[in-house]
Amino acid sequence: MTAKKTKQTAAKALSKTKLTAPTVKVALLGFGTVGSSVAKLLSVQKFPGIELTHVYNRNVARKRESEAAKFVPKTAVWTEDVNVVLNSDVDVVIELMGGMIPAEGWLRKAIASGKSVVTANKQLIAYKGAALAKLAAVNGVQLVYGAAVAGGVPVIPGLAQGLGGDQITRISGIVNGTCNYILTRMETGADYSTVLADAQALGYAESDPSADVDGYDARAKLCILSRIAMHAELNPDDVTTQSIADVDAIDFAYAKELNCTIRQVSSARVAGSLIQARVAPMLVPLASPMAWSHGTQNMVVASGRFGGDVVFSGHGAGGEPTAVAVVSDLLAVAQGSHAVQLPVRKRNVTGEFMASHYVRVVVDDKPGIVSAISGALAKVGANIDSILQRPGYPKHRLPFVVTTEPCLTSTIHKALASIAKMDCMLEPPLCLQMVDIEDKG
Ligand SMILES: NC(=O)C1=CN([C@@H]2O[C@H](COP(=O)(O)OP(=O)(O)OC[C@H]3O[C@@H](n4cnc5c(N)ncnc54)[C@H](OP(=O)(O)O)[C@@H]3O)[C@@H](O)[C@H]2O)C=CC1
Ligand SMILES: N[C@@H](CC=O)C(=O)O
Repeated sequence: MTAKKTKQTAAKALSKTKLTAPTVKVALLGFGTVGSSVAKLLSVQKFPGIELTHVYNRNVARKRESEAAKFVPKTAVWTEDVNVVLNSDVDVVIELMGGMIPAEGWLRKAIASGKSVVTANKQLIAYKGAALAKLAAVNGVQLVYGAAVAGGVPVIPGLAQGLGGDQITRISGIVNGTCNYILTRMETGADYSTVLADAQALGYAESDPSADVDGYDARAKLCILSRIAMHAELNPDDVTTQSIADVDAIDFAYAKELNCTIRQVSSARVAGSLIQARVAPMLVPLASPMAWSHGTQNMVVASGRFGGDVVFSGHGAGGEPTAVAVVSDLLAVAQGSHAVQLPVRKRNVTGEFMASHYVRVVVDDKPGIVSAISGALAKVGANIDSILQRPGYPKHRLPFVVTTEPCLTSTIHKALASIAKMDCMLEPPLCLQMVDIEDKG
């Protein structure tokens, strides 16, 4: 499309919003944790010129009878036929169902029929955001997704509008509220499965919580942030992830001895023509702001070449915090404001980091184990920094820890492969990257 045509299309979209649609009609696709909270915020705050006209959900009768239904205007249409929404005169479709299918197809139809889209769907935006944004531009409508990263923390508009003038070289931090909730409760002795169940009941977790604990949710968010902040389009499947499910209570005890705690850290940084990116539970120093993020709090540090570090922090999950981001996007669309867009290019990803590592093994104790482990590390050129062994564990199931001086991820993995094969090992060794306080991951 020519620049002139783009300008005309944008002007048309703006005039449509401002002149021919004094009331912006809004449809919700999905009336779950976030969808019902959006209805609540719209009902409680009564923003002028915004009208919720449609609510779509499968088996909609259940939703209509729910407590949250009282926030939906009496005049609104409840439907379980999405075409009622897609063929209606709504101006903005808010998608809060999640998942790739059928969301992608329905949003394409909505955009093609001239409706702007607000979504919190990180998987969809991580994988298809660039294509959907192109489609929205061609159709002269908007696609906004401020709630897709860090829930109620305005990191997406902050990076796009607030830091668009800098050259961001690194993004790192905590972007999954469920994992942070689980890890910070484990820190004070709670059990993994109990806290995961609590996170689900409180509406923080994804419908399949393995998306949270195995790192796929954070990976999608990291890719979205990389696109906006570093103008780097990454394939989410290329970003390595490590589950938090293997972190045990004993790891918090050992981490504490090292003046650290454990957080799921997401990190992406420019490394020449590549982007170094990874999502994993890591040891973070107690003095790091990441260690101070508790519960569903998220924290993102953007490091700029000209402006230095900027920190975004707040609640990254939960119905109401997320609904704040959705409603803020809706208001921006309704008022015709446009996000800063800069050219993006595809970048390859590497999972190689130079870092110290924490390796926890559980062994059936016998003489020579420490020497065998140090031998495996020495063979790949990894230097031991410390060995920790807490008293009081049975010798037939003894957990102990070795930490290394900085080495490459691939180097430590080579050593782990041979350590895992030792016949004294009762379970696969757990290896966690250690965040340097100076380095922020
Ligand atoms: N919860 C949170 O803290 C945050 C969530 N998000 C994102 O917001 C979106 C919504 O999340 P959340 O509200 O928590 O999820 P919920 O599961 O609570 O709500 C999703 C709603 O959409 C409905 N739905 C899902 N798929 C379909 C479908 N194919 N057809 C019809 N209805 C469907 C569900 O119906 P049913 O009840 O039958 O399952 C449910 O009512 C997701 O993309 C999520 O990743 C983003 C930031 C934070
Ligand atoms: N499941 C997600 C919800 C918000 O994106 C999380 O826990 O962060």
